[in-house]
Amino acid sequence: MAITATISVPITSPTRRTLSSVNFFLSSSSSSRSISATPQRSFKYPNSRLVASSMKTETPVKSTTSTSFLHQKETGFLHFAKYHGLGNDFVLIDNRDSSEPKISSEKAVQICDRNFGVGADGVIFVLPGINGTDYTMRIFNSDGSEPEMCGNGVRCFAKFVSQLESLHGRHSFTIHTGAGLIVPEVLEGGNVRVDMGEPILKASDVPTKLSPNKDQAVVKAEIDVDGIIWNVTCVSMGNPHCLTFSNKETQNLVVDELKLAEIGPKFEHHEMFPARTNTEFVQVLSNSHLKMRVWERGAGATLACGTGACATVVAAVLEGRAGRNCTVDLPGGPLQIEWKDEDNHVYMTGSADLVYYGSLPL
Ligand SMILES: N[C@@H](CCC[C@H](N)C(=O)O)C(=O)O
Repeated sequence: MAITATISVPITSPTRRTLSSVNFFLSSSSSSRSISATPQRSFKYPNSRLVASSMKTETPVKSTTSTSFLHQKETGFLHFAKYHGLGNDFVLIDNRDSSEPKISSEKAVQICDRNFGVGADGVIFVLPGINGTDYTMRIFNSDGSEPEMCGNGVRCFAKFVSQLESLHGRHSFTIHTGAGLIVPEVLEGGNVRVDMGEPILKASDVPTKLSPNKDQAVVKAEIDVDGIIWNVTCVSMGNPHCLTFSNKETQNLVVDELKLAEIGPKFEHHEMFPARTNTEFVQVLSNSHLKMRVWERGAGATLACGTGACATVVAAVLEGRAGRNCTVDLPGGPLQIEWKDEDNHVYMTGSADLVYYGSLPL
């Protein structure tokens, strides 16, 4: 199905401007061009993941800068912002006026199509908060399935909300997700630090059918994937992750050598993962430096995965391969991940950037 889009591209400045119906422009220059570019829900909200915010918040500064594009209400169009977190890209929709997503999962699949749509790894909705939170986040993967959480997506969500609410300086808010309460903090300079809550290790909650150890966790367990025995650790950050550092043939994976598109889907749909799984292939560079490639449930090979990077550090600690504070290099760039001993929470810090604003006919 054809989708016509109107987009507005900020290059060096996030200044918003109103668009005409067919033109988009580069906000850092006077150039102007026209373009024409031609989803199941089954999660619960485990209370165990409701976390208390421990973050200090400075009073955010409200800007008087025009946000006219973001506040466009022209009917018949879906106004959106395209963001990415290290190349993991999303269409963000201001859905604060309704508790149901403005578009269906089927429409999200069309929008995510990289040839016939906008092109994205997922569509994210900023909904009114529930259970006392400031906002609710929901997301459709590019295949239309609805995951519980998205780490890169929540950083993009935080930056988008900052723009919608014209907030500047250091600030923080609370977000209700399918993985419980998530607390991002936008830092001076624009990076976002997120309290991702506690990892879930109990096998039946990940969920995985692999045999757990005496602590109910799956750590360095063996799994046969298409005739190769892999050693895996399973972690949920609200969504399921299977982490591997080695297989019977290779004790330390060299992740650039992997045929991700061949092996990724075999993990994703393996019978040991009843809710499918995200899979992270990890190479240890040092005690505080890991390199990871990901095959995402519902989205395939992506350039980065925030929940995956968090799960990677948890698995590395559980397997005794790295310390609790690591840089995780992803194809799209690095994330700083800390699994804190004090509160058992995982903290993720990284970038999130606006690419452009756009409008689609509904
Ligand atoms: N890219 C995301 C994870 C998105 C959800 C995932 N595909 C799933 O189905 O669990 C991240 O940055 O965490």
